[in-house]
Amino acid sequence: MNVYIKKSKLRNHQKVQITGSKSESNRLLLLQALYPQLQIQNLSNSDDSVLMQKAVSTKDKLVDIHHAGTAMRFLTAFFSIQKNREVILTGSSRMKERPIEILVDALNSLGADIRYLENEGYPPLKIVGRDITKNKVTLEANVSSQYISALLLIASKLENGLELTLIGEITSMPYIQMTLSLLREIGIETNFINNVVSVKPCSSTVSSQILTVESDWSSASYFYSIIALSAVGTEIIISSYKNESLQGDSALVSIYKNFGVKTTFLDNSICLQKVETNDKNSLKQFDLRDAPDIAQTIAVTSFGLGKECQLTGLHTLKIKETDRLVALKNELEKLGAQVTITNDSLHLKASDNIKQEVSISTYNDHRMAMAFAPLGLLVPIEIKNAEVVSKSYPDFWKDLKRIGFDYDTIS
Ligand SMILES: O=C(O)C1=C[C@@H](OP(=O)(O)O)[C@@H](O)[C@H](O)C1
Ligand SMILES: C=C(OP(=O)(O)O)C(=O)O
Repeated sequence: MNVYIKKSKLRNHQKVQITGSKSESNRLLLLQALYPQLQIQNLSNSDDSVLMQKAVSTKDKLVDIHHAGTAMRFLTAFFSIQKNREVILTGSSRMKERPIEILVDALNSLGADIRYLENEGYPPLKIVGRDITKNKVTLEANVSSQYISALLLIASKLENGLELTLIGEITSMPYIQMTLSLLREIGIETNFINNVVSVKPCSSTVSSQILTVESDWSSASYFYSIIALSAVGTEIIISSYKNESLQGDSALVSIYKNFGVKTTFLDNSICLQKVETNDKNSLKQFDLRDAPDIAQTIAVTSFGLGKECQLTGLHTLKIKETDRLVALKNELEKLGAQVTITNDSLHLKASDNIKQEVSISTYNDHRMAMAFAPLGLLVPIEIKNAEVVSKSYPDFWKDLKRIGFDYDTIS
């Protein structure tokens, strides 16, 4: 399905309800599988969370998690401690290109039994569940924080807990903090001192409790972009958000001040309002090592506003749903932008012109579709394979229509 967005105008004062954070949901689903007395509210309706939920409850031998990277990494750890069970864990063709060696090496060195079925270092995996009694491992922390979160999530179920020594510069740190915060919230003891993270064993039970997932800040980014590209005075309310978030992507609040978006925290929602900015300096510079998932949104917002932008800390982007650096460069250039990329950065020159009626390829990447859609406020634009959004935000197109986007779907 392609979506052809006619030049649209936002209806003012609309409200949008976004479901729970995919990252928090996937962590809590794993913890709930380990501690069934936990109950979860405002779970994400994303494909990735639906797949995660099925995977932790299935008795099947073959588990296919499609494009869900977080689920792939978390489930590798989860199945490695399911005693007397053998699982083949696989995913989409892109998943078979997303590295997992650091996690597999760490688990195997602790005593797990995980083998590669195709290419060394990549899914699919054959996992034979076992008791793990060793509790110390060192691993590289500069490739993906998901490996670290995966280990931390099962750690309390290991006989002797776990002590991870992290080497190299830690990437996507807020996601590790999110994992530790959720563990602490359910009563598990954790420590993070210098580069050593540890979790105490808690094999029996945690108290029964209801955990409410905050809505997804990465999904909120597309509304930040929409407001940034709208006229002064335009506002939208999105729920359910709180000031003290576990999600690193809540950095949007400060980042988008630079684009004239003011955030006001209401009871359980946020009001985004476009305000006048007095910035003479067009260059926008952000280090996104802590918030890689909002890089595409920010690059497209800068382009839409005709601002020069320099994004750094993007070294993880090339191993996500697609090589997001290359995808961004290709598609922004189709629209007339001038973009330079390195292994970990993107530079966009300021430009006044946006080409009309361009067809944007999405590379099986939900965030490509959602990041480019807000440009429909400025020019007619087509988003190819628009159904990809369901990986994290199945209601995205429906919500856009509600707030005033005018589009046709072409199957
Ligand atoms: O732990 C998580 O929930 C995630 C961690 C990040 O991955 P990396 O640590 O690989 O950057 C992020 O990009 C991903 O969307 C979700
Ligand atoms: C990178 C992402 O997800 P994952 O790694 O879980 O596939 C994402 O949602 O942007």
